[in-house]
Amino acid sequence: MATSCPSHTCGTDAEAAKREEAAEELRLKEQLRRIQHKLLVMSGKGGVGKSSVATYMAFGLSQKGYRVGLMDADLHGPSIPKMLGITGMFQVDDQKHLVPVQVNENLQVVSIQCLLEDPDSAVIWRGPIKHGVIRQFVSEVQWGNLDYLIIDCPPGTGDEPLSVAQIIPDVHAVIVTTPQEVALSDVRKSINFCRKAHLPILGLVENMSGLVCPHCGKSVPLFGTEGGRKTAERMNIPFLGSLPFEPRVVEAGDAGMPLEVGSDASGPFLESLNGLLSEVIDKCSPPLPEEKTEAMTSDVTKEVPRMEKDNFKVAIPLANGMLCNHFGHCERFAILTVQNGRIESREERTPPPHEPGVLPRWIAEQGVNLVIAGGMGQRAISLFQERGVQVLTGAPALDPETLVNSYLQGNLVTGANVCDH
Ligand SMILES: Nc1ncnc2c1ncn2[C@@H]1O[C@H](COP(=O)(O)OP(=O)(O)OP(=O)(O)O)[C@@H](O)[C@H]1O
Repeated sequence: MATSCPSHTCGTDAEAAKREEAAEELRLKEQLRRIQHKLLVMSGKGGVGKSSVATYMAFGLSQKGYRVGLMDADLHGPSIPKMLGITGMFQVDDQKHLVPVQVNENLQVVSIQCLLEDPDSAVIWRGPIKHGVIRQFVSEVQWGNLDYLIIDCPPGTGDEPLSVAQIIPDVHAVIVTTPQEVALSDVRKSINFCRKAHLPILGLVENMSGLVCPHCGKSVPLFGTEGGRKTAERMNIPFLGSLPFEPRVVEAGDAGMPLEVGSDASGPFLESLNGLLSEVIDKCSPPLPEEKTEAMTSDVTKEVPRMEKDNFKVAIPLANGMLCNHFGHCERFAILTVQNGRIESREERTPPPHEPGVLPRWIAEQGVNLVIAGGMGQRAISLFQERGVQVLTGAPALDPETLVNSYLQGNLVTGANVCDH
């Protein structure tokens, strides 16, 4: 058995680190595969009610029967635990995974606040640490299967929304604003941020759009009218709806007891919230608005076809012991023999020099039935198909055993074929 080098200078440790990184990548993809819709709630400006909107979206969807996770990614100013009346610390399970706080049967919450021994202590972290924490909030938390993961980010276009966009390739943004021009100018920045970060926008929510007078029922435009809707039209993004200012929302937030969203929901805020939730559910029903670029879609996971027999051979192109993304230019191939649904043996073979059409023929001659690859040109795929060899593209750059075992267990997650030929 290989032992770790105490000097940390030889390849053993580097390889172990690489394997750990690859396993972590696989864990992240597997977690994301189990979450259907991921929504990042953001705002250009502070205090517009972004955390309230995130909380009510999550709480409301959970009350409608959806399985919802709410992730508080506002690491410096987490307010979700307060709004939901969550106190105390998180539990950790035997596998050292964080167990989210269960708010009701369908709603689970994760916030940095629940990791702080002193609730008033300040978190002083720079970007890379925050990126790591957000990544762990996705991959190391026992979310289980979710219909929606709602992520609350701090205001502005800083590290946190960028990290979320990088870690969760199929996340969609919900942008919250109030109707006055000073908030709307920041919203335009948020929209442009999303476009630059290739983060598709589900739509815009206008919060505190007016105060409904409890005496005469007329709406008093606290911050002007219709600014959100007009901005959405001008910037060509969907408008999801507006939520009025209602003093009960402040009281409920301070008391940690959100207003109940149900079919008998009463009051201007809850009535508008119901409309907003319907719009969100509608927009999330497949397919989500396609604003994605090629680069984004390359990370979208897809169904993996299964082999019909228990005994077969798998070929994987290699570079430095891991799957090589460029099929035609790999150094070697790992060929693994599967018998009775288990890896029986593994060998490595050097292919003949690269020439068009040579590799598919050579691989088929090795008795291979399945190729697991990153990117591959369409011509090579066709040549394999002609020889009865199945091809699976878009697999992650992991070691062959991890890939084949994941394939056998039915949890290999693949993205798009990223070949640029
Ligand atoms: N529609 C509403 N009606 C009444 N009060 C509201 C409404 N939306 C938000 N609030 C209140 O406004 C205050 C600020 O809201 P919230 O904390 O959600 O804003 P935020 O944009 O997340 O702030 P931050 O910039 O600190 O992250 C809270 O007291 C909240 O209860």
